[in-house]
Amino acid sequence: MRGSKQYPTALTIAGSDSGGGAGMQADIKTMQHFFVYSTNVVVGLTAQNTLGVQGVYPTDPVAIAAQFESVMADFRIRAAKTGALFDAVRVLEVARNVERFHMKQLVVDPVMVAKGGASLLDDKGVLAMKKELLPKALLVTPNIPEAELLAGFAIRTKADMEKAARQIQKLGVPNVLVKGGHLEGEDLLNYALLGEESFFLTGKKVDTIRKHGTGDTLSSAITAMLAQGISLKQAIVIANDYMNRIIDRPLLIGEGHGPLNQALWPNPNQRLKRSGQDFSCQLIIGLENVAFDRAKFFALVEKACLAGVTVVQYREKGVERPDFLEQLSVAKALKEICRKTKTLFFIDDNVDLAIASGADGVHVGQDDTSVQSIVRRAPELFIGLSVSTMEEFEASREDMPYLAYIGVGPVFDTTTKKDAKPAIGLNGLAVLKAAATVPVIAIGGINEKNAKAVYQAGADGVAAISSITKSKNLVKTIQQLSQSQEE
Ligand SMILES: Cc1ncc(COP(=O)(O)OP(=O)(O)O)c(N)n1
Ligand SMILES: Cc1ncsc1CCOP(=O)(O)O
Ligand SMILES: [Mg+2]
Repeated sequence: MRGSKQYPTALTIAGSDSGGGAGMQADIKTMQHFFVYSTNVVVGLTAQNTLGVQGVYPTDPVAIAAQFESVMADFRIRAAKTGALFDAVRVLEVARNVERFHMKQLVVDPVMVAKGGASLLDDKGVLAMKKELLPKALLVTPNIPEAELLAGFAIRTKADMEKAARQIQKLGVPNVLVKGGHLEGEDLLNYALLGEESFFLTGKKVDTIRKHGTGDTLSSAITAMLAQGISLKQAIVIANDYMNRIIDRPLLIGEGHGPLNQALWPNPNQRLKRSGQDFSCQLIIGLENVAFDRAKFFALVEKACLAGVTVVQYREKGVERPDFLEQLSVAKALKEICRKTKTLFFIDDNVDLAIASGADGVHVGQDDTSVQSIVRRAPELFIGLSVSTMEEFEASREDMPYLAYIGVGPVFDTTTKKDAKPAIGLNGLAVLKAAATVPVIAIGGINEKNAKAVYQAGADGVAAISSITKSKNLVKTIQQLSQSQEE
């Protein structure tokens, strides 16, 4: 019982696809993939395969209500989503239960037509959805034909998508994600209208019919992340990125509209790449460290990579730090530089950003996201953990097998980190090195002059902000910070 209350749990209210590619089956696979437990209210059965829908069998409303009752009596549902609801009777029954159980985080995927053309919501069902269900939802995720029906006009352009989203918002749903996959053109654009804020997201257009269950997968990924406590905006950005990664690598199953492979990313096998990685010379940097001068920022990072830093860690602190989307675009650009120069790329603190940007790893402090929850959510990420004292080391002992390294410090006084703990000195570093079973990366006030002593105290590597960002001779500084200089 306790476990069910703690593990993030969501509910999918949808139709079953006997072919396993779309509907509730896609929802369950996606949620599982995002480490969210999925409960289910089956609103109807479809006899279906990749070639089409051979039969539709809506569930008795009494059975729908009974399933809600059972689920809500036992589980703490943090977010829910709807899929195929078939007709007005089922839409109204679902809306009644959503109201009854005060479901606030509801994502409505207004499924109307299956990939092969079969109707999954009749006309009265559309009306009932507009009137009774959408006003109770947090987000609705129509594709173009669905958005046209909800908004009441044809959509041909980006401007039409924006207009349609605003029109749909007037139905009482505060957030709208219009999926642009059905529009003509080389690029696929999705449009998010979140309250007053809006933005386009780029999708990947693929020329294949093997993408059955795309809408279910996207809306389930968003729902799963809401259940994890992630904000709606971040959930949408990450889910969009997830779709772009899996959309062109479907499972080769069936003769027709084949299914996606929801389990494709993240790929746990990447963990195997861990052995032999070099975490030893780390540049930690954010825009604030270069007075928000972007040109300088990217030039410095590239030069540092070419000069021999082995890890770049993107770290934004302070009140002026950019919002998530801007950090994401900076992170993606940094990742490109790192790929080009064969440098590892880490993100400080923000696991969502690390996942969305495709970083190699994330560095967390003692009070940040726990190591275990990162392992559950993003098993492909390398993890670095800050350790300042033996007490912190003892408290983190069980996490050690999951870590790429520990960041130990501050070794010396530093003014760069406002909330830094007291300096532990070279002795403190040596004590922690003696206990450590993973590489020790020293941090805090490390520069060209003291690096040698830091290595002599046992450090396997160093991480630095100011001595690199303020260096007058970057190549020389990095040479002096690198252990190879000692050998
Ligand atoms: C390599 C490395 N070591 C330590 C830190 C500090 O991380 P944290 O304790 O989470 O403090 P903030 O960086 O969030 O201020 C680090 N980032 N990298
Ligand atoms: C992020 C961090 N964590 C411990 S000390 C520190 C700041 C390191 O900056 P600098 O290298 O300029 O002392
Ligand atoms: Mg931190």
